[in-house]
Amino acid sequence: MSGPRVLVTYASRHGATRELAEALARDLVASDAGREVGLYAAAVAAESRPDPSSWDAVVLGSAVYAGRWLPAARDLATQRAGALRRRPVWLFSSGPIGDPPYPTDEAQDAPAIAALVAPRGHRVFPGRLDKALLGFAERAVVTAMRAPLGDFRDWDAVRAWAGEIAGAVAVSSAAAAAEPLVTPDVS
Ligand SMILES: Cc1cc2nc3c(=O)[nH]c(=O)nc-3n(C[C@H](O)[C@H](O)[C@H](O)COP(=O)(O)O)c2cc1C
Repeated sequence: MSGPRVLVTYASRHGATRELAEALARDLVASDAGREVGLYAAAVAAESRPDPSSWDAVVLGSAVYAGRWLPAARDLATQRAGALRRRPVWLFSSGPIGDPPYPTDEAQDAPAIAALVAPRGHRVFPGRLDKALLGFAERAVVTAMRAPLGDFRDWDAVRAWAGEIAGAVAVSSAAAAAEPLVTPDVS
């Protein structure tokens, strides 16, 4: 029998969040719980509008710009809220930069997205700010704000979180032997 399937879907402007999502997918599969249950995971851009209904669990994340999630991740949460609510969902934001990470506020739209999809958790991961990747306007903002440049992503924290999620998905999938993991879609 095949193991649970976990979709890691993300919105990224300059690649840092895409790489976090790819690491999450790899770490979910490689985790102890993931290997035990034969978990399958894939990182898919939210822009390509993946269908959450084809997956047992979903991790949805976005880079944060000017205090908000990117439209592709917001739209996926809004348009597929019903399907997301019926399966285990986790959210992550990739934003704060510097050491200690700044800003400390979570994305303005995170509470509304959480209210829509009822996630089991929301993690904020430090991101990356590489001036060479930014457009002209972004570079001006970053310079004006004297934002710290660099790659602040914490791969150990990503791996640890993937292990937690894989453990929870494994528990849900064991329970699904008696009861479906996903609440049936109603037409
Ligand atoms: C113009 C600009 C505005 C930003 N605004 C925020 C913000 O409001 N809050 C935040 O946490 N991070 C902010 N960031 C940091 C990015 O979210 C961070 O660098 C992220 O890792 C980028 O992800 P991406 O490469 O996937 O687009 C901003 C970055 C830029 C360049």
